[in-house]
Amino acid sequence: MGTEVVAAPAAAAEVIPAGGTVCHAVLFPFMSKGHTIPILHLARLLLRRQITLTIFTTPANRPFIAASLPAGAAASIVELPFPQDIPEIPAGVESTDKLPSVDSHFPNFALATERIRPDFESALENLRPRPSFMVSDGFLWWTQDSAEKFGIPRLVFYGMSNHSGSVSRAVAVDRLLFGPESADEMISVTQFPGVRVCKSDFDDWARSPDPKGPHFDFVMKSVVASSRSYGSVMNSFYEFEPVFVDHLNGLGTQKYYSVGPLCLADVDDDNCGKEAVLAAESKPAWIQWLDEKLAEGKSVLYVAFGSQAEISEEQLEEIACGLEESEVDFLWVIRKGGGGLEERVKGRGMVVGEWVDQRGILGHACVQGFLSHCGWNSVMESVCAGVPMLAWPMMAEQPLNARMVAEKVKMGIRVEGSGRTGFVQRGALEKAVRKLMNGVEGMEVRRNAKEYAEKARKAMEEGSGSSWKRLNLLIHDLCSKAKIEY
Ligand SMILES: O=c1ccn([C@@H]2O[C@H](COP(=O)(O)OP(=O)(O)O[C@H]3O[C@H](CO)[C@@H](O)[C@H](O)[C@H]3O)[C@@H](O)[C@H]2O)c(=O)[nH]1
Repeated sequence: MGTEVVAAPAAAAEVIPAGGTVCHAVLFPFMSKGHTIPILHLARLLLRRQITLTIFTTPANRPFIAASLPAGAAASIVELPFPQDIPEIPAGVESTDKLPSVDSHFPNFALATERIRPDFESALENLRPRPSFMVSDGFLWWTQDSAEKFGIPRLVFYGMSNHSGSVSRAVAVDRLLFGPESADEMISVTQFPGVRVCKSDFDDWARSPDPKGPHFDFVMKSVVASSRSYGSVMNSFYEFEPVFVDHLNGLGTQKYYSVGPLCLADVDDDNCGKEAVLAAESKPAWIQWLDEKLAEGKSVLYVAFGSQAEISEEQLEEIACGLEESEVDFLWVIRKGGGGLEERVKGRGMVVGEWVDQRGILGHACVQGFLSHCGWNSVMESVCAGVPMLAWPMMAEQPLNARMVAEKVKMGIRVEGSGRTGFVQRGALEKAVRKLMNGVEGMEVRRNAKEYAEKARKAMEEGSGSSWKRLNLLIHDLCSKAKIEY
């Protein structure tokens, strides 16, 4: 276990609550990029409010976290050893994007994190000033036991929407998934008039009347621990999903704080989310390529499926053909596979196999569409950039996010045939791309995306924004609590 002090906490003008102690928050992100990135954005917001932070992580994840914090931040990073000898997980893998297969290995990986608990608790015990509250990922369910042991209020962070949380809960409580025979039959969600889902929107364990297995065990541990927590932090904003924000708060069980879009936390510090003003020679090749497209007066479709999607070689080939046949210029970020595609699509498209600054790309003036798996961060980042989406969900809660994007807020178009188990034909992709980039429907969803971008900006506005006020409330609620009884 090691502590790296990024900057002495005392360097900040500290928040001194009524009780006279410094407001000190503990953050513990899950070891997955899609979960860590938004918590680091939350860290920026808390630092700006003069909250002292201690961020827990594991050795291989520390560099990413350290690099994401603003220079001179009043934050300490504490490294805890990652468990060794996890069945089927290669040594040295400490992040889900490095797993050979997220589908097969996720439960073992996630369940093993409980072995971090003893080290976490020794560190918590010695932490000074005493933490006022903890924000830990919902997937680190065992941190609830640690929080209870030390009387620290815990806020859960899943990084998902109020919509997916509300709808998943409603279909489970009302047992809506056990009626239909077919996976694609539409089901009305009785608690939310107008909302319809189908069985294939949900994971296998949720569709079984008698679920079992490691994935289900893991989900149950997370859900039960979350139900005992003080509340939840949501990466969303009221104006985007008011019905669902009100629903969760109306349950009266916990407090839900929608304090996002968290990606906007970067804007003031380092110009992220806007087109970066960089000298040409320091720009990555793909930004230079976008600049060229802009100069030629072209619009570009950005294609990316998050940090962990698994796509078969056959499907990658079909995507390449669909994109080529659409005759639209595209920038495609691929995580795994796709050998030889760079050469194939040269001219019209660019394929990148590296980690990119996604928010920078979405903020580039020539990017006019985003073909996405609808991970919630990608949805929020697209909203903030005012870029409409082509929704192609693949796993987890992404099918629900795709419904939100295409059916509820209407800032995107669903790719026909896409889904948890679907295979998208090149013709369906070509049609969807043309619709978004050149069609009337595309104009409509583009207009909606731009309206939501403005609402998102307003939600985060200092003093008046709904998310700004909600974060104030969170700090007010938790920085004045000396200790809570669980
Ligand atoms: O080269 C890259 C690739 C990704 N990203 C960023 O990585 C994050 C990816 O997050 P997301 O779009 O949510 O995708 P996943 O990584 O797939 O997210 C997981 O976590 C999300 C939040 O819980 C869930 O909504 C998803 O279903 C789940 O797959 C985003 O901030 C991207 O901007 C980059 O900056 N550069």
